[in-house]
Amino acid sequence: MNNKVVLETFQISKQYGNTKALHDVNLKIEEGQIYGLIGLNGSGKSTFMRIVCGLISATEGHIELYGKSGNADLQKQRSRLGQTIETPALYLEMTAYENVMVQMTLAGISDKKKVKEVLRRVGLTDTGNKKAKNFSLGMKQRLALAIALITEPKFLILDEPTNGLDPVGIIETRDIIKTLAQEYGLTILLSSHLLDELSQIATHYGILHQGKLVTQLSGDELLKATNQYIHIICDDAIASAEILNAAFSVKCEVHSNTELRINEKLDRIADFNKVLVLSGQRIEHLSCNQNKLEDYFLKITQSSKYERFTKS
Ligand SMILES: Nc1ncnc2c1ncn2[C@@H]1O[C@H](COP(=O)(O)OP(=O)(O)OP(=O)(O)O)[C@@H](O)[C@H]1O
Repeated sequence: MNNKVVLETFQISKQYGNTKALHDVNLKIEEGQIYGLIGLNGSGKSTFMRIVCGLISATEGHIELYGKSGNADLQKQRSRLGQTIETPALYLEMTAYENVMVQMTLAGISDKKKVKEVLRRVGLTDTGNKKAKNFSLGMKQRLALAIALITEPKFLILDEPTNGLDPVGIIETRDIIKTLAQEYGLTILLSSHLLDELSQIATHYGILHQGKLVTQLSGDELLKATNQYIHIICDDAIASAEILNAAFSVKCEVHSNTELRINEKLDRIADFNKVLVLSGQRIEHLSCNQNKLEDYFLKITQSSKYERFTKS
């Protein structure tokens, strides 16, 4: 299936004085993807996102948004884009509702229903009279996201959306991002310096290292490259494989009478467990071998041969 290309960049480079922040970045994002841009601090993630949003310009190269390039067309396409890189400052003495209302009025939109709708999408419906100054960091970030959703963007750009959040905030933010992609059909580009963190939400990945896009890969390719799998030991591996295949359409590798592995849908591990138990299987062991992500990231970024992945 050929999905629509939302963003494609061609040999994007950015020079800040003596610092070359980006080198010839060729990156492609298709409709419906949650594209995780991963890189260490200073690898160029924010610079790349700012160029896409039109907040700064590239020194060399060009970008296409929804197949359009050239300044005038790009600016038009950017109306489909929402971002939390440069959001308006929150009014700390106001509630979530009032903050969204003010920004909506400034954007020339008058629709009370929509205020409630964007707050619902980011899980801020129940904050009542609480002022923004009393919000947690996660709530403030979600409020900024609600404001970004006012114009009903089709493509969202989020710079390190889970950075600095506590574990509950991280899970809430992840769920909101997944829902925006899955239920509302948004394409999302987000960044992180932790591959493990990104792997909880992203469907596709781009690894940026010292301003170069070292590699791009899909979630399945990442699973293969890092040899991640769910490991199950149970009474009857063949019966369990059949149960899981029927319930989730997953392919299981049966390794012995009692042992099987699953190389896909790792985020469904709890559901696999539930269905097997409800089907009468006795599970002796169930684990997810997921600890190789950061090793993979280090291997890729530290390899002196990483240039082979880039187009010169
Ligand atoms: N306005 C600027 N002027 C000069 N150098 C800059 C500017 N913005 C970024 N840089 C430099 O460009 C490089 C890439 O920075 P960038 O902020 O894009 O990386 P990043 O991956 O987003 O890092 P972080 O996660 O720390 O934000 C760094 O060396 C940074 O110091």
